[in-house]
Amino acid sequence: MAQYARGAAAVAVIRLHNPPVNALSLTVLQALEDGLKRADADPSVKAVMICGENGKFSAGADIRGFSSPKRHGVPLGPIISLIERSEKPVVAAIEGIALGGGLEVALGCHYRIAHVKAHMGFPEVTIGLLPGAEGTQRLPRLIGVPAALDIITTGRHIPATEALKLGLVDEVVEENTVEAAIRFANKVIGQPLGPRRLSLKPVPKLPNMEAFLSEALVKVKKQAHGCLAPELCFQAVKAATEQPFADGVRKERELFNILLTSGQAQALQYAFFAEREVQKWTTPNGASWKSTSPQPIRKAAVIGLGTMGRGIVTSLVKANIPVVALEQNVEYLNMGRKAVMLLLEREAMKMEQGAQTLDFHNPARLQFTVDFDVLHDVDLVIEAVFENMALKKEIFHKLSRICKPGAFLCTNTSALNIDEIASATSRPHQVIGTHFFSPAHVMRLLEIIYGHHTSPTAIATAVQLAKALKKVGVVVGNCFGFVGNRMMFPYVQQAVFLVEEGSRPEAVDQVLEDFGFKIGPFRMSDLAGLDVGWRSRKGQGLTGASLPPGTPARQRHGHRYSPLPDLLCENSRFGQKTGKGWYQYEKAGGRTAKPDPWLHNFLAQYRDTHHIKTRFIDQEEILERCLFSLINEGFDILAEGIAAGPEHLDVIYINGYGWPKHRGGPMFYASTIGLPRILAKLQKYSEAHPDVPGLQPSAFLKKLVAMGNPPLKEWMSYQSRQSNKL
Ligand SMILES: CCCCCCCC/C=C\C=C\CC(=O)SCCNC(=O)CCNC(=O)[C@H](O)C(C)(C)COP(=O)(O)OP(=O)(O)OC[C@H]1O[C@@H](n2cnc3c(N)ncnc32)[C@H](O)[C@@H]1OP(=O)(O)O
Repeated sequence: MAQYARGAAAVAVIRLHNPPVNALSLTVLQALEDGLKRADADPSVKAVMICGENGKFSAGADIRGFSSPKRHGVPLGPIISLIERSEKPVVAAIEGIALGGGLEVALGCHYRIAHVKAHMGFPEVTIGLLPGAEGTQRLPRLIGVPAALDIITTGRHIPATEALKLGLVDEVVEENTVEAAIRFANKVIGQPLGPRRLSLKPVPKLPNMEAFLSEALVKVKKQAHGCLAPELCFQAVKAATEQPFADGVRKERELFNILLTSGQAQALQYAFFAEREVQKWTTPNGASWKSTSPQPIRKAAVIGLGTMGRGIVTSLVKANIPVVALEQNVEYLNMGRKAVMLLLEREAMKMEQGAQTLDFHNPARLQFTVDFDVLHDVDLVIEAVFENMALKKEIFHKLSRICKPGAFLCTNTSALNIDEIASATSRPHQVIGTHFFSPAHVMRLLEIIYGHHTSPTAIATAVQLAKALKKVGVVVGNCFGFVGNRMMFPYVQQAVFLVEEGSRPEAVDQVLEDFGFKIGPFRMSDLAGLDVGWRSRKGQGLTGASLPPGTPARQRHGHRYSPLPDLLCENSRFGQKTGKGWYQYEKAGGRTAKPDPWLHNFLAQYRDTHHIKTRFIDQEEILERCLFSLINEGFDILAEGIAAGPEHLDVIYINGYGWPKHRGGPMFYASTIGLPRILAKLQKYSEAHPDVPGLQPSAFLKKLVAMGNPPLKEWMSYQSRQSNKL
């Protein structure tokens, strides 16, 4: 709803009220319209002020309404016109946030006053839409085409200070925004409103508008990775430069409707709510976010200053958490310190552009040491040494002796058993896995892994830490590879098998990049380093000296195995770092992947050696074998209770593995394809490759199909808990 009241003197106050973010539901919109009409009809009212309850203007349209069966189009535009046409000045008092439809309401007002800490933006593009209530037509008229295009096509939130510079708001105040807006409204009573009505203003001209727009379109398309909304946002703003306001609005509506009914908008809105859903963590034994409070983290430590440790330290400093960074010797410490300082300097520069500062030269905020005893007073330690169980256990044993009793001990691992690491300590309930993704100061995902003994408080504290680091923390159970990497194994395995059978790395990557992945599996392996997997396979006895003599080259434990990645490593092809891997690069450390004739020859010889008849593999088979095997593993993970729901898997894949967000995550994608089709395809491929367990349909998938392909929201009600795979 919206509350109507009288402010000081002749100003009517309309307060949007719909906790927690004053989303514009139909009820709110109706109340807003009623308030405007009431103010208009009351001769004693000379001006109107619109604000939001609880220090927030509005987060825009109620997103749930877009997927409601009773969707009623876009009723906001006419209300905004009503505001703008008012003969009494209307002032917006923007506190907290004015996003989407909320900002469109503010743009309909004749004046905008913002609190210095407020943020504004058009995030519609991030949920597959465009500002559909005339925002694409008003914003360019107010702040010009380049700034409007940037805000509308990226969805970024801009701070009030930037909004003031752009001319988006008229005044920024440090306190009492609502009172300041009422005072302002009193001052402007009687002033002409024509120049304040944005729909009547021309779009500011650019000397080279056409050239500017063509360049902007190229940039928008490049960043969209197959997502439709950015380009349609662009088209709507372009319409503002070419057509009168009313025609531009018609175009905006037409484009909005295309997006609204697109599968992409549904996927992106699902992803929005999935991200919020996973914050409400639960575990199979009944622990949950509702009944558990996190412990405060006043000081943290990071052990190991390799690539991961450096990123983690940077993240902690950015989150204003004092950090002790520890290395095993002075040489490594100095190297790590130099690298961390470089990262922090870069981050500080970025933050300065947004008028923020980063304090990292103060030893009370960031301390480097080789002395474990310095960790005696930290609240939480993140161990980030390389993936070696013996080394990790040794460190955890030491930590449990040195750290204060309440300290939480986190391990940054991508696959190792949390319970085994915890067994080296005297406090397994305070041990938890925190799987960061590289580069750790950039990637949003934090996989949080609870072990058998991990306490709910440790989970809540890790979730809180993720929030403080501005990451999405997803709580999952303990199994080899956890969720993300476990689903990745069959995907990468299929990619390699496809290359064995006749495809090429660049062909497989192309299909998956066309699907929307930021990077295909082979480019990804080259980036991560082929030696990482090689070391792990040697550790598992799948290759190297511990492989029993006489083991068939392409078989392990009775299942199909491809030695191709091992052979590349034996040829010192570790990927980008050595300048050669599945591709060739301009130099060691180079980034531009080029197909490599050496590799093509090598593959031909390999197939000859192993009597593999090269065959043509079409795009459909590449896509289905890679994606459906990944999804299939996802169903096993759900069946085992490793993740509380499909949303968890989707949030992990979108934020940690470059899955295209406009496809909603692998499990959402599966629901749009239809589970019966996925099952049928897996059955077909597993018949053709009976020695590949990853293609054998999951029992849980079969069950869901037998239950009539229920919607994703209902899947977990069919899950009966099985034991995990550790
Ligand atoms: C029937 C037809 C529909 C009605 C028609 C209306 C008219 C349409 C005309 C114009 C179209 C305009 C397009 C839009 O305005 S689309 C919406 C654009 N806005 C957004 O995308 C903002 C999304 N929200 C956020 O970015 C954040 O939530 C933020 C507001 C910044 C707050 O962040 P934070 O403090 O971290 O809190 P949470 O994200 O956890 O949010 C708290 C809870 O509020 C729910 N929420 C947030 N925004 C919306 C929203 N716009 N609609 C519905 N619900 C929203 C969020 O899910 C959290 O809920 P819960 O606690 O249950 O998890």
